[in-house]
Amino acid sequence: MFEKISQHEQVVFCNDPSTGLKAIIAIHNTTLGPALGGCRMRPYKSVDEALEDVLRLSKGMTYKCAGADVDFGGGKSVIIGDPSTDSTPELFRAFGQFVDSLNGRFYTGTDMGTTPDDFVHALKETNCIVGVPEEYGGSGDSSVPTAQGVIYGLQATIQTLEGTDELAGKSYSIQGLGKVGFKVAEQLLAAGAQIYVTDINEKALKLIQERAELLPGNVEVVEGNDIYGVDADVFIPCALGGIIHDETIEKLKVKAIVGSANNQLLEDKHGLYLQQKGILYGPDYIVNAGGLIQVADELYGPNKARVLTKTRAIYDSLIQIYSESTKNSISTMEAANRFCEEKMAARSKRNSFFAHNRRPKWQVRN
Ligand SMILES: NC(=O)C1=CN([C@@H]2O[C@H](COP(=O)(O)OP(=O)(O)OC[C@H]3O[C@@H](n4cnc5c(N)ncnc54)[C@H](O)[C@@H]3O)[C@@H](O)[C@H]2O)C=CC1
Ligand SMILES: O=C(O)CCC(=O)C(=O)O
Repeated sequence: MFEKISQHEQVVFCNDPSTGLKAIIAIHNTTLGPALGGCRMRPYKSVDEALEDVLRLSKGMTYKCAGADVDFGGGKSVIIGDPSTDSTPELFRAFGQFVDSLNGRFYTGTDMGTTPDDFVHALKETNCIVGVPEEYGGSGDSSVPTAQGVIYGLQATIQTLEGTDELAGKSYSIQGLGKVGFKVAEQLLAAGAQIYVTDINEKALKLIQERAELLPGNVEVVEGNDIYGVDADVFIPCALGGIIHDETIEKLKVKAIVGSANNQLLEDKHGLYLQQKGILYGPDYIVNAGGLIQVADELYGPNKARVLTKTRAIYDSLIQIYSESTKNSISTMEAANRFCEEKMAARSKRNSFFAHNRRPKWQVRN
């Protein structure tokens, strides 16, 4: 076990038989501040699968926080369960108690399979919750800035490829029409783009077709894994991670990949394979930082305009990372890792006195 978690500071297994809660909280690195990261709920097939997911996701958060210039470290949590049948107020209150037991070392909110309302229940047990609805003092749904960040990422990518920020007149294949993917799809349709979409949720597919009837763009539904072979300009993964691997790279016909899904590359080497195939990859933890930027910004009280301005930095970061990748002949993922590690090294000097026992000065709740 210690070998598995060797890169992490702390991993907490949470068990509450009366509510059925089985959760894992992973704190990767708190050099820049207390750990921050959402909570994913999935019917994981095994505890090992859940552990592997939370370890990868929390490490990604350390890089995401450094890249987005927020004063938090990397953490994440997973709940083993089916969101459609196992999400109960009691389960989220029990989860909140475990979060509180970490005494400010870990802040959490929504991710795949959980909603802001779930965390209203957790909030009864701990102040270490972010992204609750505005009527509860939070900044609301973090998928709004995440989707906006994906749009900025698409513009930076098209700028790098073609010297224009124009999203119209291009085609996009989107995997996953959930909280983030649906909003990205709507914006692309509003820009008049051609989109190809897939989701395991029939309702989401029907809904986007209805939206397309009212917007200038066009939508075509694609079956499951056929999304990888679509002849579009950009592939936008907005569902699960680990989907870029030998087999899918073989099928891809796109010029670029830019999406919100965390940990899109199955292994680091796949970033290199994409580069060798001439596909420009927008590193996920740079592209999808909008939600993190919003929840971290709750420190100053909710303010949507400020969050959108900060989210715009994703555009500039990506342009810089693409340029460093070309200059140094390294993959964009390697360039993004260096970009974040340099920021972390510089800021860790400033934060070296951080005592880990003081909570940030949240103005939302105290
Ligand atoms: N919500 C946020 O603000 C952020 C989300 N992300 C990441 O973005 C991704 C999407 O997040 P959300 O939209 O919040 O999640 P969500 O749970 O609202 O949506 C995910 C969608 O993907 C679909 N899906 C699941 N498996 C699929 C498959 N095999 N093929 C096609 N569709 C499939 C689901 O039916 C659902 O519609 C996740 O990887 C998440 O970790 C990253 C940063 C922030
Ligand atoms: O949206 C959140 O609550 C925190 C950010 C996060 O977990 C993520 O960016 O994956």
